[in-house]
Amino acid sequence: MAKILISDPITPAGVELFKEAGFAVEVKTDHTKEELLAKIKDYDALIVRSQTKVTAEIIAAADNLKVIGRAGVGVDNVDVEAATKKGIIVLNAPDGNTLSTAELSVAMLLAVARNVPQGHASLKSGAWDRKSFTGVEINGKTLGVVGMGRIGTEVAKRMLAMGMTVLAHDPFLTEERAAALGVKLASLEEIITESDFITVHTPLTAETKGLFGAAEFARMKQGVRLVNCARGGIYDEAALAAAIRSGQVAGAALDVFTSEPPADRTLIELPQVVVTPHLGASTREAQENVAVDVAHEVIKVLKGESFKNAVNLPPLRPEVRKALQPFTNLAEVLGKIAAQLATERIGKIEVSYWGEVSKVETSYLSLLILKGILQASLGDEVNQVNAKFLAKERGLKVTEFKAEESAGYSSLIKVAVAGDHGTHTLTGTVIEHEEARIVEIEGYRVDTVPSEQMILIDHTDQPGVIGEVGTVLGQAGVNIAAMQVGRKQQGGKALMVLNVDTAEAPELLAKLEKAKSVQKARAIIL
Ligand SMILES: NC(=O)C1=CN([C@@H]2O[C@H](COP(=O)(O)OP(=O)(O)OC[C@H]3O[C@@H](n4cnc5c(N)ncnc54)[C@H](O)[C@@H]3O)[C@@H](O)[C@H]2O)C=CC1
Ligand SMILES: O=C(O)C(=O)COP(=O)(O)O
Repeated sequence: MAKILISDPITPAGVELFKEAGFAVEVKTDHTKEELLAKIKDYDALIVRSQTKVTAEIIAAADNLKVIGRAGVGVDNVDVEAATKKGIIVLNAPDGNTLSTAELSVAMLLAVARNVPQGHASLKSGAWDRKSFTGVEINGKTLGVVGMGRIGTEVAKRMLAMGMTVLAHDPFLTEERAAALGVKLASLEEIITESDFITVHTPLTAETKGLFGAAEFARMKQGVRLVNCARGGIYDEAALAAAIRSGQVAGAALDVFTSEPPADRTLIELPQVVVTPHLGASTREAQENVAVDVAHEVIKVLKGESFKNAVNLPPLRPEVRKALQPFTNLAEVLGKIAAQLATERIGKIEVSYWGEVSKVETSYLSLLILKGILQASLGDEVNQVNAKFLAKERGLKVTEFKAEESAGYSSLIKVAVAGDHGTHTLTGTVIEHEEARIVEIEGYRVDTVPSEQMILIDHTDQPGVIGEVGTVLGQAGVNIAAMQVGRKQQGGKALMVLNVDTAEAPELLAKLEKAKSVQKARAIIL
C-alpha cells in the first residue's frame, strides 16, 4: 500500500481523500530536517505547503518517492531540479488560492494607502490620534501590476473597479488580452516611473529575485507605495528599507519575506510598513480547495492515471491533453520497440510526426517515446519527468520533424534510432478507438497490432518459410495469435512479425534462426 507523508498543515478534507483512496497517511507537521531525512525513504508521496524545505538532500534520501504535492502555488521550497533528475513528479494546486491571495493583495493595498493597521494599533493602545494617519485615495491613481497570471489578473480587475488605472507587465500578456481586461500593456520601466502603487505577482526566480532594488526605487515616483503578496525578495529588502527611510517610498505592504519567519526585522519595524505572516492563501475556502485539488492529483499519480499540474512536465491544457490522448499509448509502444530494434549503443533519435498528429503538442509525445527507449536499458528509473535529463546525460540527441501530409494515413509517427550499426526505423498510426498499429518496421511495410510479446524474423521471401516457422513454434508449444509478412521486393529480403502468446526463449530464437531462409529472429517484449 502506498504511503503518504503530509508534512505541512492541510485541511482534513484532503487527508480524508487519501484515506478513502486506500493509502496509508501520516500527518506530522513539525519534523526537524534530520527526522525528515531519516524517514522519507519509506514514503511514496510527500504533501507540503511552503514550510517544509524539500532540499536536494531530502530528495536524495527519498528512494521510494514518486510525487511531491504542493497544496498551493509556489514550489520555491522544493528543489524541482533535483526531483526531476530523480524522476519525481512535482505538482501543485495552482487555482485554489487565487482569489484569496488576490483579495489579500487588495486588502494590503488599501491598508497601506490608508494606514489601517497603524490607526488600529494606535486606538487599541488607548490613543485617539487622527492627525498621524492621513492616507491617500486610490481612485484615479496608477497601479503597476508585475506578473499578470492568475492572481495578478484578479487584482487588476478589482483595482480597475475601484477607479485605478492599471499598467500591466508580463512577458505572456498580449495586446488583445490587455485590451480585453482594460489594462495598459507596459514595460517594466513604465511601471517603475509611472506608478503610484506597484504590486508584484510573479514567482521568485533568478530573474525576479531583486527585480526591484535601489536603482529601481530611485526612479520611482516619490511617495510610491508597494505591495508584495507573492514572494519575499522580489523587492530587495535592504534597499526597500533604505528607500522607505529616505521618504522615496511612502510605504509597503508585505505578506512574504526572504526568510520566514523573518530573521531580519528591520522592515517589519518600520512604521510605514504593513505586514502579515504569509496569509495570502489562509482562508477556509482556499485551504479546502488546495487540499482537495492536490489530493486528487497525487492519488491519480499513485494510481497510474493521467494527471495535470505537474510543474516538471510540459504543461498541457485540457484541450491539448484530449488531442494527445489517442497517441500516448502509440508513442510509448514505439519507444519500447525502437529500443529493441537497436540493440547497439544509440546516439541519435529522430521522431517525425505526419498528418493530424503534427498539429498537436508533440513534445509530450516525444517525451513518451524517449521514455520507452530509455526504459529498455535503464528500467523503471526512467519516467517522463527525467527522460530528457537522462538522455542529455548520456549525450543522446533527440530531434523532431513535422509535416502535414501523411501518405494515406490520417496520422503517422516515425521513430528513427541511429546506432553504431546504422539506423533503425519504425512507424505507427492509430486507427479507430485509439488502437495503435505498427505500419513499418526497418523499411518493411506491415500492419501489426502491437502486443506484449512479438517475434521479428528477417528472412528471404520464398515459399515454405511460414510453414517452417510455424512448425518450430508449434513444436515449442508457442501459440501464434497473428502473423504479418512484409517484403521490399519479390524473392528479396522480408520481415515476418509474429504476435505470440508465450514468452520468448533464447533457444527458440536459435531454433528459428536454424531454419533455412531465416537470417535473424528477435523477440520484442512490451
Ligand atoms: N502570499 C501567498 O500566500 C501566496 C503567494 N502566491 C505567489 O504568487 C505568485 C503568483 O501566483 P499565480 O498568479 O498563481 O501564478 P501564475 O503562474 O498564474 O502567474 C505568474 C505570472 O508571472 C509572470 N512572470 C514571471 N516572470 C516575470 C517577470 N520577470 N516579469 C513579469 N512577469 C513575470 C508569468 O508570466 C505569469 O503570468 C507565485 O509566486 C505564488 O507563489 C500564490 C498564492 C498564495
Ligand atoms: O500557494 C502559495 O504559493 C503560497 O504562498 C501559499 O503558501 P502556504 O500554503 O500558505 O504556505
